[in-house]
Amino acid sequence: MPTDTLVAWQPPTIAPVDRATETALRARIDGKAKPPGSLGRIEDLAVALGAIRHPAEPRCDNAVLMVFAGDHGLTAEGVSQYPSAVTVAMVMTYLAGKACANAFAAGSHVDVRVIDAGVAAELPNHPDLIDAKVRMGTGNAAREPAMTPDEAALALNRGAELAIAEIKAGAEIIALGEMGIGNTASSSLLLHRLGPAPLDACIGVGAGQDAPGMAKKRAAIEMAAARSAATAPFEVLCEFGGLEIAMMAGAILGAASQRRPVIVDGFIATAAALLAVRLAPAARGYCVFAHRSAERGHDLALQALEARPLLDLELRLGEGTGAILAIPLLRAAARLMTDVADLSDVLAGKL
Ligand SMILES: O=C(O)c1ccc[n+]([C@@H]2O[C@H](COP(=O)([O-])O)[C@@H](O)[C@H]2O)c1
Ligand SMILES: Cc1cc2nc[nH]c2cc1C
Repeated sequence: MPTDTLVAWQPPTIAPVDRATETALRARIDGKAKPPGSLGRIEDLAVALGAIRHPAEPRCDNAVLMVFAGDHGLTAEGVSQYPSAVTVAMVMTYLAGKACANAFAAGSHVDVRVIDAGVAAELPNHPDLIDAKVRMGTGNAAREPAMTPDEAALALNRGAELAIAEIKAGAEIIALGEMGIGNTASSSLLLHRLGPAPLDACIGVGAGQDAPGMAKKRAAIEMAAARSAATAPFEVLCEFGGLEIAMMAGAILGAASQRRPVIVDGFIATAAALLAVRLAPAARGYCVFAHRSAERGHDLALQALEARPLLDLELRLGEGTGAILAIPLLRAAARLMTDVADLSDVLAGKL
């Protein structure tokens, strides 16, 4: 890989979350009309959101789900139970408003954006589809790099630009989702190198691989790992992909640069968060982890990020479904800070 490109790509400037404000935020929450600590982890979430936005008040009413879609050359090795064609078919389903992500989003008043990061098909023009395609799917990482350094930089930058544009248009919180047949294999390789974590412990059934399929998936992932010894985060992305993962990592960096929280979904979104945090450690403070996925390896990814997820519902769908389910919790935490009276006023009969 040409080192000049490595030097050329830089993450956006991210201010570390101001931990010094946390004591004051905790005291403010302790003074609310409730016994101190009685809202448990919602109080921790309120402190985290308050610190992210300080001195502004935390607000999470305007939420946007960004679903990044991309294909993976690794599918040629049989890593997934499903063919790549399911990626484009699901993109069309999001655009028709008929996927699980749409249903959950509608229930929680969350806007959905669908982003073509690298689907291996020409997509029709559609008012709700953002064309950010870098290429028609990644290279087969078992045999060649998933993408060039220029493609990786483009995907990261486009993800950041898209998240920043959403924030400038009024989004107070960004939820991340993805769709990409084969992307759990790519995520396993990212986790293995960036966690780091033992390769076998990073591999799971994905969208539902059977036993013979798991043997193919393991062999392909081992082949990819043997092909490249990369451990530097940008190089690991180039070697193992994917485009939607790169764009999600970019979106995290972009939102963090605007001091806005990002809700991270399951295994693949967490691999993207790991990539973002290894590229720019200050991004970690802006990530809220929605749920513990049933996918093997997700716990290791969460541990690598010292993250405790909000929910544990045995989900393993992706497409941002877990992130959407966590949004009411973030909204409640933000409103605890902004809408709840002080106990001192209650006891003084001021209400
Ligand atoms: O979010 C998760 O934890 C998750 C776990 C397993 C599978 N998925 C979804 O399933 C697809 C990837 O599975 P696979 O087996 O094709 O690698 C991709 O579209 C993901 O959104 C998602
Ligand atoms: C049907 C289907 C829907 C999905 N949504 C996210 N990943 C998916 C994988 C499959 C296979």
